[in-house]
Amino acid sequence: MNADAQKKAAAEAAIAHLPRNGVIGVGTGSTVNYFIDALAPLRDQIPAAVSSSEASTERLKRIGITVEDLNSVAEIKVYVDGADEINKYLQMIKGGGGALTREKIIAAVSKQFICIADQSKLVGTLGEFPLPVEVIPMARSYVARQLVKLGGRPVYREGVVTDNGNVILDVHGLRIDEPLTLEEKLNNIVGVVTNGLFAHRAADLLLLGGPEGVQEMRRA
Ligand SMILES: O=C(CO)[C@H](O)[C@H](O)COP(=O)(O)O
Repeated sequence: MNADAQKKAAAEAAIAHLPRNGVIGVGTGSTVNYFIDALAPLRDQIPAAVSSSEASTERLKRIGITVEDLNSVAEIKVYVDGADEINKYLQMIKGGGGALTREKIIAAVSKQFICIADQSKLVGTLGEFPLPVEVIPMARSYVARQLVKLGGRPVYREGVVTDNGNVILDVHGLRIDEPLTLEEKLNNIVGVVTNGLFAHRAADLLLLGGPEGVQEMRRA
C-alpha cells in the first residue's frame, strides 16, 4: 500500500469510531478528504459537523452534511483530523495545510480526538517537519526574531493568508525534545495566534495506515 492508500485506509477505519448520534468535528487535509468521502453514505445519521477550514466545509456541504458554527454547538463527541507528525504520546505537529488555529480550537472542545495518518507521520522526535506558527501580520518580523532566539529558522509562508486573515511562519531546525514546554513558550510570544504543536491537547487515538493495514494506537 502506498501513502495515499494508507491514508484512505486510516480514514475509513475512523468511521467505526463515530458516535451514533452527535455532532462531529472534521479537520483538514488530504487524509481528512478521504474521511469526508467515507462519510457520504452516513449523511442521514450525522446531525451536523463542525469544520476546521473553508475547504473541508465546502467538501462536507457537497455531500449533504450540515456544517454548524462552533458557537451554536454544545458538544462535539469526536474530532477526526490528520497530522504532519505524531509521536508515541500522540503529540503532534499540525498546520501543514494552514488550518492550525481552528483545528486547535475544535480539538480543545472535543471529547475525543482521533488522528488518522499514514505510517510516514509516526516519528520518534517531533521537529523534522517545519513547525507552523500563525501570526498577526504586523507582528511577523518581531515573532520571527523571537523564534530565532528559541533556536529555530522561521520561513514566511509567502502568499498564504489563513482563514482568520493571518500569516504563517514555518519554523525549521527545531528538535522538539520537550513539546509541552515549547508549546507554552511559543504561546507566550506576543503576536502568535497559535502554534502547530498539539502537545497539551494530544490525540486520544491514532489510526495509522501501514502496509499491513490499520493499526490502533492509544497514548503511551
Ligand atoms: O494539520 C493539517 C492541516 O492544517 C493536516 O492535518 C496535516 O497537514 C496533514 O495533512 P495530510 O492529511 O494532507 O497529510
